[in-house]
Order: sequence, then C-alpha cells, then structure tokens
Amino acid sequence: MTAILSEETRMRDQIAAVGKSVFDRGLTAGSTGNISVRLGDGRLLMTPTNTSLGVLDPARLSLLDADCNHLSGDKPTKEAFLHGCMYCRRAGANAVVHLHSTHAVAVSILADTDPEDALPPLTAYYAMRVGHLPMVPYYAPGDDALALAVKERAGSAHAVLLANHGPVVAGKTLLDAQYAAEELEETAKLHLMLQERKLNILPRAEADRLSAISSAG
Ligand SMILES: O=C(CO)COP(=O)(O)O
Ligand SMILES: [Zn+2]
Repeated sequence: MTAILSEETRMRDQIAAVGKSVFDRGLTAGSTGNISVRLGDGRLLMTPTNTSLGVLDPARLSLLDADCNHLSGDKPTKEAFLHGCMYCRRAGANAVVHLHSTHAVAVSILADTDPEDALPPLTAYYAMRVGHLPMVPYYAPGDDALALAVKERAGSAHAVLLANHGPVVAGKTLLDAQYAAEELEETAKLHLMLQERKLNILPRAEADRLSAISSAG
C-alpha cells in the first residue's frame, strides 16, 4: 500500500532535495542562501539560519505562521522577513529561493549594472523564467530595510537582485523558483562572458511576450 504523505512532509523533503542539489553544484557555498515554501494553509517552511543548504534535515526546518512568527523547528533564516515580504506582494508565489550564486553576485557588484533591470534578455529561457530583474541597494543581510526594499520591487518582479549580495527569486512552485534562480545565474555568467562583445539580444517585444506567457511566480 502506498502511504499518502502530507503536503508539509512532501515540502520538507523537497526543500532538502533542492538545497542539496544547488549546494552540490556550487550554486551557493558555505552556509549561504535560504529556501522557503508557503503551504496551502499559509504557514511557511524555511531553512534554518547558519545551515548549509547541502545538509538540511527535513525534520528540523523552521515552521512559521503567515506573519513570520516562529512556530517550531530550528531558528529560521535571518532573511525570514524578506521571504515574508515576497509572499506578501506575490499572491501566486508558493516558494522563494535565495542564493549567493557567483556570477549573479558579480553582476550585483558591477558599478554599471542598471538597478532598473540588471540583466539583458540574452536568451528565450531567461525571458521565460526571469523576465525582469530590478536590483535593490546594499543593506546588510537580515536587515529589515533589505526586506522592505525587496517588498517595494516584488509587486512587479518575481526576481530581485540584492546589491553586493545575490538573487532572490519567487516561483509558483519550489521547482519554478529553483529553475528561475538557475536561469538567472546562467544568464549572469553569459553576460559576464560577453562583456566587450557586440550582442544580438532578444528584441524587447519578444522578451516581454515570452515573459507574459510563462508560468513564473
Ligand atoms: O544568505 C544568507 C543571508 O543573506 C544566509 O543567512 P541564513 O543562514 O540566516 O539563512
Ligand atoms: Zn544571502
């Protein structure tokens, strides 16, 4: 007989699997990055603070209510309020992934990065999965001001770049958020590889069309 797992149990396992996958591929190092999922009843599962995403224990993930009050599990990520701000602005988002992926971090450091849109639409998949990437000014990790800056941008973008820090991406599902964060990193890498070269980027109208028909959260 097949056991029917609860949504919470499945999501705990999925957060640990996604964390291990991104950590093992070098998409975030040390104890950086954090992941959250919004359950059907509005409660939030988050990765604990100061924990490597590569070794998450599903049973020890932090459980918070819809207002980000800690209910059980280990102490939540210091970016809990930032994740909460994403959910508050994006009704269709059920997962948020924050990474310190190297190339996206590099773009967040470049002096000529456009804070209105940090990466050009180089490929169709970037347009489909990310679309538009505003960058918020630098604030320390875990600072409420960082979360509030993201909140200001999150109404019109599901992916936001934190200056001198890294990307935060919301998705309808955890896999959507993961795939978008990975596409963002690959595009940042291409962007850096192609600096100084003449580019054929996607026409804005095509990028907007792809972005509008995609299922991004
Ligand atoms: O990336 C991080 C902060 O921005 C990691 O912090 P936490 O260990 O508290 O999740
Ligand atoms: Zn961080």
